[in-house]
Amino acid sequence: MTTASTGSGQAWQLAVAQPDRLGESPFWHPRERLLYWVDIPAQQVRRCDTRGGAVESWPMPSEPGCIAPAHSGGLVIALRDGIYRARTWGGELALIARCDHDPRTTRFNDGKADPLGRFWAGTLYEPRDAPMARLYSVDCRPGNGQGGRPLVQTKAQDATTANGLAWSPDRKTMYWTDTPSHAIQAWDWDADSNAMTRHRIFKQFPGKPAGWQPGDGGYGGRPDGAAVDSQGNYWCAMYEGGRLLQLSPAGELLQDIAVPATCPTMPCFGGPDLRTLFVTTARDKRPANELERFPGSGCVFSMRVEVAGLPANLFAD
Ligand SMILES: O=C1O[C@H](CS(=O)(=O)O)[C@@H](O)[C@H](O)[C@H]1O
Repeated sequence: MTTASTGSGQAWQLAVAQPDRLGESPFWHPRERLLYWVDIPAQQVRRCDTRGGAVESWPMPSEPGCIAPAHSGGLVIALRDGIYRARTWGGELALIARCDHDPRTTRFNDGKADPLGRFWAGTLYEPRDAPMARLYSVDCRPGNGQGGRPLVQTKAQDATTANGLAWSPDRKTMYWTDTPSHAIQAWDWDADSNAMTRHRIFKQFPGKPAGWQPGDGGYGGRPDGAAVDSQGNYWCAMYEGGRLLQLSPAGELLQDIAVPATCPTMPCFGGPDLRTLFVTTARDKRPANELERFPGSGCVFSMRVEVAGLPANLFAD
């Protein structure tokens, strides 16, 4: 591992030196002790033993927006046109469910399993000129009231770029973001009924200044992927802000950590003690002067943190 300087005294390590075009959806596999993530435009699911192992890449037939580990082994994977199940690494992809989006204009983006094993995936409306993205939950549990057939529900809508999905340790609060709104939303969540109530803005960030260009100062970025630690703090990647924020359950800023890439996309907690924080980043479409300044853009970075994270939830079917 190589230490990457942020100029802020934070000790990031280069956890995976091979850059992604757009890394997303990292999780630490609790049984396999491997880091998994996706490179969306490269249409790859990747995994790696971050103690120096080689990166394994699994080509997908379309863009994988997000993935989660499954209780009975393998993965659930949101591809462009639907949610798929793979029982083994590199194995057959079986369609579980389609949602109601148009895959010509819309792909999946951020998602993960909830604490009871439903898979949640949000979409990204690629023209980015109308609020056509949604958030879905897909329940394939044998006791789902549908005889185990997938129960697909639209849980939020009127968005452009679904992101930031996470649950509090007591399973009573759910977080979600529509990235361009610069707002992190929260709901009271009932795990058993899957009901979301008391919708509120958990944290609002200032928008992008008019005419802002990468390299200009004065912009802190917009909320992207997130993870929650065991004390209920919400860790949020700030896309185009080059930083990762730790917010208390009340929304107070606890830490503002510079990342050695302008576009961090999503953090996750891993390592055997869940005290290593990994973050995926983006390289695609970034200007040359930014890539000169942050040559590791697109790589996965890691740092040790004080408070352990929550383990990845497992998809149940
Ligand atoms: O494609 C993506 O881009 C967005 C950033 S934005 O839509 O340009 O604001 C990022 O948040 C998202 O996670 C990623 O998949």
